[in-house]
Amino acid sequence: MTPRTALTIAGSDSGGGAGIQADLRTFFAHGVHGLVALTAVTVQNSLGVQGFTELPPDVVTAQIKAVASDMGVNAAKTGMLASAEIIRAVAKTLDELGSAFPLVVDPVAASMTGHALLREDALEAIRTELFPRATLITPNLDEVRLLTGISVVDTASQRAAAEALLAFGSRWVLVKGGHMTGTPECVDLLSDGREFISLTGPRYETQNTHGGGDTLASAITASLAKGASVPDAVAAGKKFIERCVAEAYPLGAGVGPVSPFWVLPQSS
Ligand SMILES: Nc1ncnc2c1ncn2[C@@H]1O[C@H](COP(=O)(O)OP(=O)(O)O)[C@@H](O)[C@H]1O
Ligand SMILES: Cc1ncc(COP(=O)(O)OP(=O)(O)O)c(N)n1
Repeated sequence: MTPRTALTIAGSDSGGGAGIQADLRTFFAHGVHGLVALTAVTVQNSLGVQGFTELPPDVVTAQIKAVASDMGVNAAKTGMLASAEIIRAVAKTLDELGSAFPLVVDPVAASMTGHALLREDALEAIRTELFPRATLITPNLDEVRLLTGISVVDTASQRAAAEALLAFGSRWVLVKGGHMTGTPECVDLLSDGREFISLTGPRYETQNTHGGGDTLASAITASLAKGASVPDAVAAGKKFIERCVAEAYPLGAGVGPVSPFWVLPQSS
Protein backbone atom coordinates (compact mmCIF):
# COMPACT_ATOMS: atom_id res chain seq x y z
CA MET A 1 0.00 0.00 0.00
CA THR A 2 1.26 3.50 -0.75
CA PRO A 3 2.11 5.26 2.54
CA ARG A 4 1.12 8.81 3.42
CA THR A 5 3.69 11.49 2.55
CA ALA A 6 5.30 14.26 4.61
CA LEU A 7 7.48 17.04 3.21
CA THR A 8 10.40 18.52 5.13
CA ILE A 9 11.70 21.92 4.03
CA ALA A 10 14.96 22.13 5.98
CA GLY A 11 18.75 22.03 6.08
CA SER A 12 21.15 19.10 6.05
CA ASP A 13 23.14 18.17 9.19
CA SER A 14 26.41 16.45 8.22
CA GLY A 15 26.37 14.84 11.68
CA GLY A 16 23.07 13.11 10.83
CA GLY A 17 21.27 13.93 14.10
CA ALA A 18 19.19 17.02 13.24
CA GLY A 19 17.82 18.71 10.10
CA ILE A 20 16.49 16.63 7.22
CA GLN A 21 18.32 13.57 8.49
CA ALA A 22 16.32 13.65 11.75
CA ASP A 23 13.12 14.35 9.84
CA LEU A 24 13.57 11.47 7.40
CA ARG A 25 14.38 8.92 10.04
CA THR A 26 11.40 10.09 12.10
CA PHE A 27 9.07 9.88 9.09
CA PHE A 28 10.42 6.39 8.42
CA ALA A 29 9.79 5.39 12.05
CA HIS A 30 6.15 6.49 11.58
CA GLY A 31 5.68 4.57 8.31
CA VAL A 32 5.40 7.83 6.37
CA HIS A 33 7.20 8.49 3.07
CA GLY A 34 9.51 11.51 3.45
CA LEU A 35 9.83 14.17 0.75
CA VAL A 36 12.59 16.80 0.89
CA ALA A 37 13.12 20.41 -0.15
CA LEU A 38 16.70 21.14 0.96
CA THR A 39 17.39 24.76 1.98
CA ALA A 40 21.01 24.70 3.14
CA VAL A 41 24.00 22.46 3.72
CA THR A 42 25.51 22.80 7.18
CA VAL A 43 28.97 21.68 8.22
CA GLN A 44 28.45 20.37 11.74
CA ASN A 45 29.30 17.59 14.16
CA SER A 46 28.67 16.85 17.82
CA LEU A 47 30.74 19.90 18.80
CA GLY A 48 28.74 22.44 16.82
CA VAL A 49 28.15 24.13 13.49
CA GLN A 50 31.22 25.25 11.54
CA GLY A 51 29.27 26.98 8.78
CA PHE A 52 26.51 26.69 6.22
CA THR A 53 25.78 27.39 2.58
CA GLU A 54 22.26 28.23 1.39
CA LEU A 55 20.66 26.97 -1.78
CA PRO A 56 19.21 29.54 -4.19
CA PRO A 57 15.53 30.26 -3.29
CA ASP A 58 14.32 29.19 -6.75
CA VAL A 59 15.89 25.75 -6.22
CA VAL A 60 13.98 25.40 -2.93
CA THR A 61 10.77 26.40 -4.73
CA ALA A 62 11.44 23.95 -7.57
CA GLN A 63 11.93 21.04 -5.14
CA ILE A 64 8.62 21.76 -3.37
CA LYS A 65 6.71 22.07 -6.65
CA ALA A 66 8.29 18.95 -8.13
CA VAL A 67 7.19 16.65 -5.31
CA ALA A 68 3.85 18.36 -4.63
CA SER A 69 2.74 18.24 -8.27
CA ASP A 70 3.69 14.61 -8.79
CA MET A 71 3.59 12.73 -5.48
CA GLY A 72 1.26 14.79 -3.32
CA VAL A 73 1.92 16.14 0.17
CA ASN A 74 -0.23 15.06 3.15
CA ALA A 75 1.59 17.34 5.65
CA ALA A 76 4.70 19.55 5.68
CA LYS A 77 7.16 20.98 8.16
CA THR A 78 9.78 23.68 7.95
CA GLY A 79 13.05 23.59 9.88
CA MET A 80 16.22 25.55 9.09
CA LEU A 81 15.29 28.10 6.41
CA ALA A 82 18.52 30.13 6.61
CA SER A 83 17.50 33.41 4.96
CA ALA A 84 14.61 35.84 4.47
CA GLU A 85 14.76 35.19 0.70
CA ILE A 86 14.21 31.44 1.19
CA ILE A 87 11.40 32.09 3.70
CA ARG A 88 9.62 34.38 1.23
CA ALA A 89 10.04 31.82 -1.56
CA VAL A 90 8.64 29.03 0.64
CA ALA A 91 5.65 31.17 1.72
CA LYS A 92 4.84 32.12 -1.89
CA THR A 93 5.11 28.49 -3.04
CA LEU A 94 2.86 27.25 -0.22
CA ASP A 95 0.29 29.88 -1.21
CA GLU A 96 0.44 28.74 -4.82
CA LEU A 97 -0.18 25.16 -3.66
CA GLY A 98 -3.34 26.39 -1.95
CA SER A 99 -2.51 25.42 1.68
CA ALA A 100 -4.19 22.06 1.13
CA PHE A 101 -2.19 20.30 3.87
CA PRO A 102 -1.25 20.98 7.53
CA LEU A 103 1.98 22.95 8.02
CA VAL A 104 4.24 22.69 11.08
CA VAL A 105 6.73 25.56 11.42
CA ASP A 106 9.72 24.86 13.68
CA PRO A 107 11.30 28.34 13.82
CA VAL A 108 14.90 27.10 13.93
CA ALA A 109 17.16 30.07 14.74
CA ALA A 110 20.27 28.49 16.22
CA SER A 111 21.76 25.14 17.14
CA MET A 112 21.84 24.13 20.78
CA THR A 113 25.55 25.00 20.76
CA GLY A 114 24.55 28.62 20.04
CA HIS A 115 25.54 28.78 16.36
CA ALA A 116 23.18 30.83 14.18
CA LEU A 117 21.25 28.85 11.56
CA LEU A 118 19.26 31.87 10.37
CA ARG A 119 20.48 35.17 8.89
CA GLU A 120 19.71 38.14 11.14
CA ASP A 121 17.00 39.69 8.99
CA ALA A 122 15.12 36.40 8.65
CA LEU A 123 13.37 36.23 12.02
CA GLU A 124 10.90 38.94 11.03
CA ALA A 125 10.17 37.04 7.80
CA ILE A 126 9.37 33.88 9.78
CA ARG A 127 6.97 35.88 11.97
CA THR A 128 5.17 37.67 9.15
CA GLU A 129 5.41 35.25 6.20
CA LEU A 130 5.22 31.80 7.77
CA PHE A 131 3.43 31.97 11.12
CA PRO A 132 0.10 33.15 9.60
CA ARG A 133 0.22 30.13 7.25
CA ALA A 134 1.08 27.61 9.98
CA THR A 135 -1.19 25.00 11.52
CA LEU A 136 1.28 24.73 14.41
CA ILE A 137 4.51 26.49 15.42
CA THR A 138 6.99 24.77 17.78
CA PRO A 139 9.50 27.24 19.26
CA ASN A 140 11.95 26.30 22.01
CA LEU A 141 12.57 28.77 24.83
CA ASP A 142 15.46 30.56 23.08
CA GLU A 143 13.30 31.04 20.00
CA VAL A 144 10.40 32.27 22.19
CA ARG A 145 12.70 34.94 23.64
CA LEU A 146 13.92 36.01 20.18
CA LEU A 147 10.39 36.14 18.77
CA THR A 148 8.51 37.75 21.68
CA GLY A 149 11.07 39.06 24.17
CA ILE A 150 9.48 36.85 26.86
CA SER A 151 11.76 34.78 29.09
CA VAL A 152 9.88 31.65 30.07
CA VAL A 153 10.74 30.62 33.62
CA ASP A 154 7.50 29.05 34.89
CA THR A 155 4.01 27.99 33.80
CA ALA A 156 2.65 31.56 33.94
CA SER A 157 5.29 32.96 31.59
CA GLN A 158 4.94 29.87 29.35
CA ARG A 159 1.23 30.68 28.97
CA ALA A 160 1.98 34.38 28.33
CA ALA A 161 4.47 33.35 25.64
CA ALA A 162 1.89 31.06 23.99
CA GLU A 163 -0.61 33.95 23.84
CA ALA A 164 1.98 36.37 22.45
CA LEU A 165 3.04 33.86 19.77
CA LEU A 166 -0.55 33.11 18.69
CA ALA A 167 -0.95 36.83 17.95
CA PHE A 168 1.39 36.29 14.97
CA GLY A 169 -1.34 34.22 13.32
CA SER A 170 -0.66 30.47 13.61
CA ARG A 171 -3.60 28.25 14.53
CA TRP A 172 -1.75 26.43 17.31
CA VAL A 173 1.48 26.96 19.25
CA LEU A 174 3.58 24.47 21.18
CA VAL A 175 5.94 26.20 23.62
CA LYS A 176 8.55 23.51 24.29
CA GLY A 177 9.93 23.37 27.80
CA GLY A 178 13.05 21.27 27.31
CA HIS A 179 15.31 24.19 28.28
CA MET A 180 13.36 25.26 31.36
CA THR A 181 15.65 25.13 34.36
CA GLY A 182 14.74 24.03 37.85
CA THR A 183 11.86 21.74 36.83
CA PRO A 184 12.04 18.00 37.52
CA GLU A 185 9.75 17.35 34.53
CA CYS A 186 9.66 18.49 30.90
CA VAL A 187 6.47 20.46 30.31
CA ASP A 188 5.44 21.56 26.81
CA LEU A 189 2.38 23.84 26.47
CA LEU A 190 0.01 23.48 23.50
CA SER A 191 -2.59 26.14 22.81
CA ASP A 192 -4.94 27.51 20.16
CA GLY A 193 -5.88 30.46 22.40
CA ARG A 194 -8.95 28.70 23.82
CA GLU A 195 -7.48 25.44 25.07
CA PHE A 196 -4.23 25.34 27.05
CA ILE A 197 -2.94 21.77 27.22
CA SER A 198 0.13 20.96 29.33
CA LEU A 199 2.07 17.93 28.18
CA THR A 200 4.17 16.75 31.07
CA GLY A 201 6.80 14.04 30.90
CA PRO A 202 9.95 12.88 32.64
CA ARG A 203 13.19 14.84 32.29
CA TYR A 204 15.95 12.36 31.45
CA GLU A 205 19.48 13.00 32.67
CA THR A 206 21.41 13.11 29.41
CA GLN A 207 23.52 15.57 27.48
CA ASN A 208 22.60 13.82 24.22
CA THR A 209 19.60 15.81 22.99
CA HIS A 210 20.83 16.85 19.54
CA GLY A 211 17.97 16.88 17.04
CA GLY A 212 15.27 16.77 19.71
CA GLY A 213 13.28 19.70 18.33
CA ASP A 214 13.41 18.40 14.75
CA THR A 215 12.44 14.90 15.83
CA LEU A 216 9.43 16.17 17.81
CA ALA A 217 8.20 18.44 14.98
CA SER A 218 8.60 15.73 12.34
CA ALA A 219 6.84 13.14 14.54
CA ILE A 220 3.92 15.58 14.86
CA THR A 221 3.99 16.19 11.09
CA ALA A 222 3.93 12.44 10.40
CA SER A 223 0.84 12.00 12.59
CA LEU A 224 -0.86 14.96 10.89
CA ALA A 225 -0.07 13.35 7.52
CA LYS A 226 -1.93 10.28 8.75
CA GLY A 227 -4.97 12.39 9.64
CA ALA A 228 -4.58 12.97 13.40
CA SER A 229 -5.91 16.14 15.04
CA VAL A 230 -3.32 18.64 16.30
CA PRO A 231 -3.80 17.73 20.02
CA ASP A 232 -3.55 14.00 19.22
CA ALA A 233 -0.51 14.48 16.95
CA VAL A 234 1.28 16.56 19.60
CA ALA A 235 0.47 14.08 22.41
CA ALA A 236 1.83 11.22 20.26
CA GLY A 237 4.88 13.31 19.30
CA LYS A 238 5.65 14.02 22.95
CA LYS A 239 5.55 10.28 23.77
CA PHE A 240 7.77 9.57 20.76
CA ILE A 241 10.43 12.18 21.62
CA GLU A 242 10.49 11.09 25.28
CA ARG A 243 11.51 7.61 24.22
CA CYS A 244 14.03 9.03 21.70
CA VAL A 245 15.66 11.11 24.47
CA ALA A 246 15.66 8.13 26.83
CA GLU A 247 17.48 6.09 24.16
CA ALA A 248 19.82 8.88 22.96
CA TYR A 249 23.39 7.77 22.42
CA PRO A 250 26.85 9.34 22.65
CA LEU A 251 28.50 9.96 19.27
CA GLY A 252 31.54 12.21 18.93
CA ALA A 253 33.10 14.29 21.69
CA GLY A 254 30.14 16.61 22.19
CA VAL A 255 26.35 16.28 22.12
CA GLY A 256 25.00 13.01 20.76
CA PRO A 257 21.69 12.57 18.90
CA VAL A 258 18.28 11.48 20.17
CA SER A 259 17.41 8.05 18.82
CA PRO A 260 14.37 6.69 17.01
CA PHE A 261 16.02 3.24 16.70
CA TRP A 262 13.81 1.88 19.48
CA VAL A 263 11.01 1.47 16.92
CA LEU A 264 13.00 -1.29 15.18
CA PRO A 265 12.25 -4.88 16.22
CA GLN A 266 15.93 -5.44 17.09
CA SER A 267 17.74 -2.20 17.74
CA SER A 268 21.04 -3.59 19.09
N1 LIG B 1 16.14 15.82 29.05
C1 LIG B 1 14.94 15.63 28.47
N2 LIG B 1 14.15 14.58 28.87
C2 LIG B 1 12.94 14.36 28.31
N3 LIG B 1 12.42 15.15 27.33
C3 LIG B 1 13.17 16.20 26.89
C4 LIG B 1 14.45 16.49 27.42
N4 LIG B 1 14.95 17.60 26.79
C5 LIG B 1 14.01 17.97 25.89
N5 LIG B 1 12.92 17.14 25.96
C6 LIG B 1 11.71 17.20 25.14
O1 LIG B 1 12.16 17.20 23.79
C7 LIG B 1 11.37 18.08 23.01
C8 LIG B 1 12.28 19.16 22.39
O2 LIG B 1 12.40 20.17 23.34
P1 LIG B 1 13.45 21.35 23.45
O3 LIG B 1 14.74 20.79 23.95
O4 LIG B 1 12.81 22.38 24.29
O5 LIG B 1 13.59 21.85 21.93
P2 LIG B 1 14.84 22.07 20.96
O6 LIG B 1 15.46 20.71 20.71
O7 LIG B 1 14.21 22.65 19.74
O8 LIG B 1 15.78 23.00 21.64
C9 LIG B 1 10.29 18.62 23.95
O9 LIG B 1 9.14 17.78 23.88
C10 LIG B 1 10.94 18.51 25.33
O10 LIG B 1 9.99 18.42 26.37
C1 LIG C 1 20.45 21.52 9.69
C2 LIG C 1 19.98 21.72 11.09
N1 LIG C 1 18.69 22.00 11.32
C3 LIG C 1 18.25 22.21 12.59
C4 LIG C 1 19.12 22.14 13.66
C5 LIG C 1 18.62 22.37 15.05
O1 LIG C 1 18.00 21.20 15.44
P1 LIG C 1 17.34 20.92 16.86
O2 LIG C 1 16.42 19.77 16.72
O3 LIG C 1 16.78 22.16 17.44
O4 LIG C 1 18.56 20.37 17.60
P2 LIG C 1 19.68 21.08 18.40
O5 LIG C 1 20.37 22.11 17.60
O6 LIG C 1 18.95 21.62 19.61
O7 LIG C 1 20.58 19.98 18.67
C6 LIG C 1 20.46 21.84 13.38
N2 LIG C 1 21.36 21.73 14.39
N3 LIG C 1 20.88 21.64 12.09
